[in-house]
Order: sequence, then C-alpha cells, then structure tokens
Amino acid sequence: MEYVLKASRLTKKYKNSKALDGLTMHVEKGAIYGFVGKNGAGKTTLIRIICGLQRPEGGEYEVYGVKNSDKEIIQARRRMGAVIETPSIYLEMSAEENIREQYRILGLPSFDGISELLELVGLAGTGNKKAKNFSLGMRQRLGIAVALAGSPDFLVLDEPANGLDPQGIIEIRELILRLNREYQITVLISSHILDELSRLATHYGFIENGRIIKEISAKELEAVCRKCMRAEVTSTVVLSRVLERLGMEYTVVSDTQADIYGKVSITDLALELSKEGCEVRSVHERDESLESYYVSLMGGGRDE
Ligand SMILES: Nc1ncnc2c1ncn2[C@@H]1O[C@H](COP(=O)(O)OP(=O)(O)OP(=O)(O)O)[C@@H](O)[C@H]1O
Repeated sequence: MEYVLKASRLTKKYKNSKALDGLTMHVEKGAIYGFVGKNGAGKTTLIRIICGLQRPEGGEYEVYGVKNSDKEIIQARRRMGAVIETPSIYLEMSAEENIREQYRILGLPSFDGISELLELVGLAGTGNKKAKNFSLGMRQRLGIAVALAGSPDFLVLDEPANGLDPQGIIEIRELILRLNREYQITVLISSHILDELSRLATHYGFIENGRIIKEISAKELEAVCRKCMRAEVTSTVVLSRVLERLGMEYTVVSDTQADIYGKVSITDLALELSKEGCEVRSVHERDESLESYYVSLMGGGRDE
C-alpha cells in the first residue's frame, strides 16, 4: 500500500488543551479521504501541521514517505496544495491575476497552464472581475485553483463546503471528483457535512479529541452498514445479554430497539431470546447512513 500521508502519535498542545493527542492516520495514494470530526476535534491543527505551518510537539508524519524531520520534507510538501480555513486569495485581483501571483510566489518558469486551470475550476469567463465581487463558491474554487498552481498530486481542503449554497456545494463536489478521477490527485478533505462527504469519500478517518478513533474505507463502511439489522424486542436488556453471549456487535437504540452488525441468524437469535422470555417483535435490514454510523461511533467516545 502506498501512502501519501502517514501520521503517527502526533501531539500538539495549546496552553493546557491538547489539540492533538497521539493522532495516527493513513491517507492512501489515490484516495479521497474524508476527515470527519466535531468542531474543535483537531482537524485544522493536523492540516496546519502537515502543511508545515505548525510543529507537532510529539510523534511524526511522512509525506510521500519523507519524514517531517528530514530536510527533503520541503520538496515533498511542494507536491501538496492546500486551502486552509479561508482561501488565500487577493480580493482586489481577478482570478487570473491571483493565479499569476501564485505562479510568481512558487517561482514557476512560465505562466503556462493558467487558462486551463481557470477552465478546470469553472472561472474561465470571469475576465477582469475582482475576487471581492465573486460568490463564496467562486472564491472557494479560486482558492482551489491557487492551491493547484504548482501541479500538486495531493490536495488538502479544510471544510471546503462551509457556508456554500447547494449549487456551490455541487460545483465543489464535481471539481474534487474530477481532480481525483481525471488527474489522479489524492484529496484530504475535512468536513462535518457528512451527507456531502458520503458522496465523495473513498476513505474516512473519524477524529475525536485529537485522536483518530476509526479509519475505514467507504467499501468497508458500506459492508458494515448493509449488514446492520434493526431488531425490535420486548427487552433490550435481555437482547444485549444474548448478543454479548453470541459475540455480536450491536448498538442499543431504545428500551425495545437495537441495531445488530454483522451476519445474524434470526432463528438462532429468536430461540436464544425466547429461552429468557424475550419476544422478537420485528427484525428488518437497515441501510445505515454515514450519519448514524458516525453517531454510534462518537456515542461511545469521551466528551471532555
Ligand atoms: N491558536 C490556538 N490557540 C489556542 N487554542 C487553539 C488554537 N487553535 C486551536 N485551538 C484549540 O485546539 C483544539 C483543536 O482545534 P482545531 O481548530 O484543530 O479543531 P477543528 O477540528 O479544526 O475544529 P473546527 O471544525 O471548529 O475548525 C480546539 O479545542 C481549539 O479551541
């Protein structure tokens, strides 16, 4: 497996609060990695660290196999483009001028490729219009174009859909998918808009209190979700006891309902439950969404 980013036991403190608390994560080459977590979980801190804007206090990370302690990390980071928090654009400049400025900053030998870049992000027709007169979605796309100026093969986007209207969200989604599929760009995208991420991500990393509590591929997630059964019984106390005995993974939803993960024989389950005087009222397959998976994952977490 080839990884674009590997982080291991990263720690970062601000005064007394731990923003990263032993974070370990793996972004596979070619992935669209959905980096999911509540506000304050540590997403931006991780992104700032891998972009070289902050130093971790402990742990290490690798970009394209180059450790953060190696001198070559600077070259490895040139393969990354990032939009962190708000896009870094000059509001008094047009889209083209913004990209030209970035070419200058990067010391690129020519201005080749600027019109293609504008075309790619859907800003080709904006002419002399200044970025301050752009919609939020256009600014976000311009930010992505600026991040793409050095032809990176790893793009890092911090909450790119934040504040966008539905049309803006669709445009960003289509752009990200295109960059990934047509240009083979690996994408790390932080978001708490789960529904939106589920249309994009090939992998997920769930972060809570500065730690990744689960990494899972979209395929694995689909399999887990498909196998979820919602059982309605007379007592989930008894059901939990039986499921524990059978070694099944489950989440209690209410006094009478629970979700059971993995393969389950309804006959065996009903038989075991009836021995303890518990009746099965109904069992049906549930198409668990990313959101309910997230809630069940975070439900067991600490909230300090
Ligand atoms: N410059 C700073 N000084 C002090 N504390 C900070 C600073 N930056 C972040 N923090 C704290 O570190 C923790 C992690 O913040 P971070 O911005 O990385 O989270 P996040 O997951 O990106 O959240 P959000 O989605 O709100 O941006 C939070 O508790 C935050 O308050």
